[in-house]
Amino acid sequence: MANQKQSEISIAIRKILSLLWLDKGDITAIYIYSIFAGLVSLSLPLGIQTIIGFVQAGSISTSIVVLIALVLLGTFIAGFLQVRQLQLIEKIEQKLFVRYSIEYAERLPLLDIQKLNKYHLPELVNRFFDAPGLQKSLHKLLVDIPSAIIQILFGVLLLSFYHPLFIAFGLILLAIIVLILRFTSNKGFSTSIETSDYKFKSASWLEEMARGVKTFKYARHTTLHLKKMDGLLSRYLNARTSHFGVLKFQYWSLIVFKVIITAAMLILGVTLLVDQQINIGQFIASDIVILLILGSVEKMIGNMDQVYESLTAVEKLDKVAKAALEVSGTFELPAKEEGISVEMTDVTFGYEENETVLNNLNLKVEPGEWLLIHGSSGSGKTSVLRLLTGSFRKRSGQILIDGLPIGNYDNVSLRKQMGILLGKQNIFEGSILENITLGDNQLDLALVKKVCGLTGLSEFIGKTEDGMNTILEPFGRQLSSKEVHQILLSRAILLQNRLTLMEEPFRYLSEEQIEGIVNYLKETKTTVILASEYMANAKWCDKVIELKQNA
Ligand SMILES: Nc1ncnc2c1ncn2[C@@H]1O[C@H](COP(=O)(O)OP(=O)(O)OP(=O)(O)O)[C@@H](O)[C@H]1O
Repeated sequence: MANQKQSEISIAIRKILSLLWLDKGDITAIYIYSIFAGLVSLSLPLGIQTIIGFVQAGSISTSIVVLIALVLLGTFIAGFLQVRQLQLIEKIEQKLFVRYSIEYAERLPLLDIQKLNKYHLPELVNRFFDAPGLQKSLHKLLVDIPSAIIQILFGVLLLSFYHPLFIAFGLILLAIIVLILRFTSNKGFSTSIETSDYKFKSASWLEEMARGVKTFKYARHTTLHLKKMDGLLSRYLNARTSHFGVLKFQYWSLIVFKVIITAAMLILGVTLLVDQQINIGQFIASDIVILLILGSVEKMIGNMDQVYESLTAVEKLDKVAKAALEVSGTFELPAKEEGISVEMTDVTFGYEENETVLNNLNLKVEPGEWLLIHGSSGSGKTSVLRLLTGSFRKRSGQILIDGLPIGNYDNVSLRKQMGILLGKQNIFEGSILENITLGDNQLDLALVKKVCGLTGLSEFIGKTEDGMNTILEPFGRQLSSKEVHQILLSRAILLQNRLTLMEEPFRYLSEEQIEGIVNYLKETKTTVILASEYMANAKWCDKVIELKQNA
């Protein structure tokens, strides 16, 4: 278990390092600035030591003025270097946000939905909100902690010049820091992950409530929403308290450590001073350096929560950024003005390991033919259509498209030749035109209008003020079910497709409208696979297959 936790944290560290590696140029510059800032900040104790030396020797002269000016210049340069660091960090933060945004946008449509079937994608995407958190802790991660480490190293190095005994101080200091981190980091990381898990679960429940707000509004006397929230909150608070326990232990170790080191240094410094092994100037300077070192150690330990947060954030962001993409073949399905043939042989498929939705299914459709898949709700009609989109690959049996296994085709080229209308597709926030054409500006507007006429959507468009440019709300909230269906149907039949997969396409339409659409599709010569509960649709089709529930 300890080893497993160890590997989890080392994997997370590797992930964050490879993320930072992308900005190695900027990060190197930050560290060069850190080294210079660390060196320059030492000008303060060294300058003071020399000034005291001058004062003690009674030689107040212009050289003191020069020295003071040098100390001030050192302080200014250290500040200047810090501003440069800030600029670079800002640049990296911006790039980080852009990188995750693009990665999420690019990957979402390519995700393997069969592997992610158990997840609710909109909820999974909440992990994106860890990107701003990661941005915020970048400063600590890239500047505060490394400069603290550099200051500790330089400080110990400088002290060793005063007396070799200070070298022992340096080594003890490093050993204690390493021990504190070694004994606490695994627990710190696992409790941080657990806290974050419950954070997302709580957010997810709130979203679920918001989605179904009417259910909770109309259900009188229910306290289920609060009970669920309460359960999640108590688990969140337990995880968070246990995480804080780790941080508290680190802070306590720091306090004890500070007391011991301060005592040891004062005793050592005073003894060396009394034995005249160091002078008063060196004594004061060494104390300033020790204070600087202690300050840096404090900064380092105090920022550990940010380290855990960043490691956790990268881990969570990767739930989408590194989620499995669907596998694709390489063969391009050629674009032709004719339908494609589809053949399924002994196809057995289920969403879960031990579940069978389709059992030894066989079907064959020739180019341009129309097939009706008829069956009651739950018999697996949608599942057949889903398999033909190439999205669900884990199944047994063979699916041939134009004589070649479906897995051999490049997914994009395959879907380019398909018109797809599945029941669970949605309207997205955007104009009616965007929802139909999916942003394809090359499309002939006259064709879009013709298709809207066929599906009956033009009637609705005619009533709107902005016509095709009317902005639709998420899920098409302001639309009736019929209007949503008409938009999705227009989207599915708009282009010249070689295969058209449609689930209950003629719902809400008049006989005349159905006839118009059937004739339009027949002209395009597309092969059509139509899934429906209604046998009446058989009259448009050449073949019918019957699906039985759990056949
Ligand atoms: N994403 C999924 N994950 C797990 N099980 C699923 C999923 N989608 C469908 N199922 C299950 O597969 C079976 C077949 O569902 P499918 O949607 O293919 O049937 P259908 O005939 O199209 O039903 P309907 O006409 O109501 O849409 C059902 O028992 C359903 O519970």
